[in-house]
Formats: sequence, C-alpha cells, structure tokens
Amino acid sequence: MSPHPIPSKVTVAAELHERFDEILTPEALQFLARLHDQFAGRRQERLAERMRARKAIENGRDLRFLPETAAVRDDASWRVAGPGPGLEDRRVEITGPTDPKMTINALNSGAKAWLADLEDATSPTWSNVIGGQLSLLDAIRDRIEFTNDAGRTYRVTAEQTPTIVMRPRGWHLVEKHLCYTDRAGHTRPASASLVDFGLYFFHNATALIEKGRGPYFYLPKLENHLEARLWDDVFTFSENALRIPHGTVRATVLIETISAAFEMDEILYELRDHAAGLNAGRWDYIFSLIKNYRDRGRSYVLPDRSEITMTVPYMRAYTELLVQTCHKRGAHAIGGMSAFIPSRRDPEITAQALAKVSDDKRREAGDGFDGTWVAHPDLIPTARAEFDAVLGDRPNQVERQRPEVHVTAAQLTDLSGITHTVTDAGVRSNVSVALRYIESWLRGVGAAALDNLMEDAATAEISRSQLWQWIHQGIVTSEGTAITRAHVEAELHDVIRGLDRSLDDRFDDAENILRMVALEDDFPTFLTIPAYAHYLVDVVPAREAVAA
Ligand SMILES: CC(=O)SCCNC(=O)CCNC(=O)[C@H](O)C(C)(C)COP(=O)(O)OP(=O)(O)OC[C@H]1O[C@@H](n2cnc3c(N)ncnc32)[C@H](O)[C@@H]1OP(=O)(O)O
Ligand SMILES: O=CC(=O)O
Ligand SMILES: [Mg+2]
Repeated sequence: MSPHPIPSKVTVAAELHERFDEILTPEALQFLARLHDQFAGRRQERLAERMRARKAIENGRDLRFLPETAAVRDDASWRVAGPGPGLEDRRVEITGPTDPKMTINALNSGAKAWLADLEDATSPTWSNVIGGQLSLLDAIRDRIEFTNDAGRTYRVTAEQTPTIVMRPRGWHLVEKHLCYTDRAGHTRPASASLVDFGLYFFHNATALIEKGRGPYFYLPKLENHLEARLWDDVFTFSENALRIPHGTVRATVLIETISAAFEMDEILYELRDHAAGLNAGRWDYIFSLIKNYRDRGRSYVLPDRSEITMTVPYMRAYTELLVQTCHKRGAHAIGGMSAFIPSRRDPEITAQALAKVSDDKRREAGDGFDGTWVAHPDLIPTARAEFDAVLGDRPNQVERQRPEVHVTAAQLTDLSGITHTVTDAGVRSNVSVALRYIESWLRGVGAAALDNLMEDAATAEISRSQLWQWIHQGIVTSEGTAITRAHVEAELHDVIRGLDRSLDDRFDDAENILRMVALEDDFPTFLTIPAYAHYLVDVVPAREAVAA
C-alpha cells in the first residue's frame, strides 16, 4: 500500500445517454465507490467459495443441514423484522422489467407489489441498466410518462399503486460500464449487485420512506447464509451512510439454489433485522439442481422441462420447508412463477393459461404461502381469487404454522421415483427456446413470450443446461435417439433453417452463445456471463470528469 493512498473511485466507461447524468451523479458514484471499498473484496471471497462448494458436490459430497449452525435452527425464539410498511399484504405480486411502458403498466396493474426486475427479466445492456434506474426514479416521484411509436401516451392512473420491490443482479455479475479503482490504484469492473442496489438506494431510499413505503429488495441466487450476511452488512452500511434508521430496508430472499434450500433458517437469521420473507424461485432452483448434479450420474437426470412440475416430490419438499421455515420466523412465504401466459389474441390459449395458473396458485395458497407472483397483468384476478379464497380479509397467513412438515436433507435432492423420460420433442424444444431466448436477450429484451410460455434468464438456463447434461450423460430419448453433440448440432441447424430471419436479428450471435453454454465440455456457471462479456459490453475510455 502506498504511504499516500489515493481516494478510490467509480468511473463511467460508457456513453452517457439522455438523462443518465441524473443517475450517475458524482455523489451517487462516490456512494458506489464506498460500497466497493467495503464489500468488493468480500464479494470475491464469496464467489471463490461458490466454486469450492460446487466442486465438492461434483466430487460426490451430499448437501446437508449444517452442523455448525444447528443452534440457529434449534433456537425457537428469534423472529425476523417482518413486513415493512406496504408489504403486509403481498397476495399478488407482478414481476417484470423496468422499461417505462412496463413500469407504468405494472403500477396500473392492481397487484399488491411490483417486483421491478433488473435480474432474470432484464437483459443488462447499458441502456437497460441505467434506463431502468431512471424509470424507477420517475415512478417514485410520480412523474413517469411514456409515449409509444403509435403516439399512445402511458401514465400512472391507479389510485393505489403496488409497493415496489426492486431486484438487483446477483453477486456473480459485473457491470463493465462502471469501473471501480481501489485505493491502491487497481481498476476492475464494478459489481452489478452493488451498482443496481447502490444507485436505487442512494436516489430513492429517502423518497420511498417519505411516501410511507421503503427501500425494499428481492435478493436473487444466494447460495448460502454467508452471502446473506454480506447483503445484511451492505444494508446496514447503506442505512448508516444515508442516516436512515437501521432496519428500514426490507429483503425478500429468493430460495432458488439447491444449497440455499439447506440454509433457509440461517439466511433469515443473518438478515433478521431486514428480512421480510423468502420466495420460492422455482426456475432457477431447477437450474441449480441440474447445474450442481449434472455430473453425478443418470439418477440426477431430469426429464423434459415440461415434466418438471411443482408437484414432484423434491419440489414439494422444497416449498413445504420454505413455508414452514418462514412462518416459524414471522416471515412471509411468497410463491413462484407459473410460466403459462395468456394471449390477448387467442382465447383458447388464455383459457388454458388461466386454468394452469389457478391450479398453481390454489396449491400455493393451500400450502400456506402468503402471496405469489404473476408474469402478466391479465393473470392477476385469477391469482388473487385463489389467495382471497384462503386469506379472506387477513393480509397474510403468517400465523399458520406447519408443524406436520418434516423435510429431510435426503428428500430435497431425492430424484428417485420420478420419471427421467426425455423425448425428441423435449430436446427440440430446449434447442429452440434457448436459441430464441438468447437472441431476444442480445437485442436487449430479457423476458419473452415463446410458445405461450414466459421465458427469461432462469428458464433459458434450464433449457441449455439440460442439453449439456443429456449429452454428457449419454441419454437416449424415449423414441430411441442418442442425444449426442452431433444430434443437438443437427437440431440446432434445423431450428435455424426454420426461423424467420431479418437483417438485424441476432441469431448468429445467439447460436455462438448457445454452442458455448450447451455444447462445449466446459459448463459456464451462468449463460449470461459469456453472453454479456461477448456482446453486451460497449465500453469507451473511462471519464475522469465524473469520477468521485
Ligand atoms: C423466473 C423468474 O424470475 S420470473 C420473473 C421474471 N420474469 C418476468 O418478470 C416476466 C414478466 N413478463 C413479461 O415480461 C411479459 O409478460 C412477457 C414478455 C412474458 C409477455 O409480454 P407481451 O408479449 O408484451 O404480452 P402481451 O402482448 O400479452 O401484453 C399485453 C399488455 O400487458 C403488458 N404486460 C405484459 N406483461 C407485463 C408485466 N409483467 N408487467 C407490466 N405489464 C405487462 C404489456 O406491456 C402489454 O401492454 P400494452 O397493451 O400497453 O402494450
Ligand atoms: O427468480 C425466480 C425463478 O424462478 O428463478
Ligand atoms: Mg430466478
């Protein structure tokens, strides 16, 4: 370390589009630099630990409830902070990206909460990342407006708007358009989590509190309780920095990795001053199962994506444990996303989607969940009806304990007794969906309706990781086709031949990424990491002028 350390800073290494200076103010960048001073090193340690943990599973180690944290699990006395103002009743939450139109539509939707998503549903182009922050800034100040190409102007007209719960990107991602230079003069890309969280918190925490709500977050893709501790420390540091009372932030943690399912109590405990609940993030959870057990033999091979439902035993074990853990600790249990979406052009598709969503939400409400997610505004009445039927006038059912639930470690990963059937159609569908989703993502559209299903980063991860696993485990389809690399290549060519191409589509790049993440021997931990590095980064020399 030099005897006269230079101040650390965060600098902008990208074009400043219209109004970006309202978000990337010197003060906001300085706040990001302080967050990185405190937490960038710990983030790196956590990421290194993720690699070690994954390697251990790969080498045959079974996950277990941690002996060293048994006291936390066994202590019946502690509770979490619980809902902040505006989070008491979360029976239906709409999720979606934060472009201005979706923001306004979500705020007018009638849902109780809006998951403003910078994660699974957002392609992290520079425009989307800072544009999303601008939408939120404007929404919170009641001034958001949008006019589409046809001249239709969108405004927020609802009397009661949903409580905003923002979801920053996960710890694994970087934001290369912002550079962090530490006190020793080393420059690295900023942490995407700290950027998304930090900018939102810095600009909006006080305004949200003045509106009677608060700075609320969904935390994605946590793998263990030490990552929860890191987030908790980020919250406490940020509350102190902005002189906001400790415990104002609320976090709802997605339990969407297999390892986190073994540490639900511990995650809530680490975040107990800030925790509002847990969410059953089913799509990433399935992806995490495949990713971690992909090399553990055929008994860990999951069937066609369409067959992996919430009623198979290992998925039931996970959701039952989640509800039980939450209610024991005074936390809300929030259900997940049914991927079926309605079509305003096709009443039959809509009827099918509503029936599937009804079933899913009825099961969740009956199991004790306090609320749930929907992907589309037209699903809100259906989801609400199922929760109204169980909750009635009560805002939630946190008081409903589930003492009869006894989930063992083995049940969480026991894939025996389920079908492992893979079909030709399942292979084709994974190739087609993954390719088309990645193409959309590369164009900056992070959630898409494909074949009447909602697809986002989490669902696309399932498709590509299944292809990888099926190839590497030498699976033969029920029709007798050996799923080799050559076979998947042939399917890919076939899908590409059948596409409606345009001059500016990104299918060539999408094909390149799909090959990288599904057809190589190496298994990238997230498809978004190489896709971002290859195609989404548009860096210009850092601007010293806006450095903090
Ligand atoms: C695994 C997970 O993490 S799940 C959570 C992350 N995923 C998501 O959040 C997906 C959210 N959903 C969506 O993005 C969209 O519903 C899609 C992409 C699936 C489908 O969107 P579209 O093709 O636009 O659907 P459709 O044409 O039927 O939309 C009708 C209207 O509803 C609006 N709408 C649709 N979904 C949403 C939403 N989630 N939030 C707000 N408005 C929405 C559309 O903007 C459109 O508005 P308009 O009539 O003013 O143009
Ligand atoms: O984020 C939610 C999921 O299902 O993944
Ligand atoms: Mg997810």
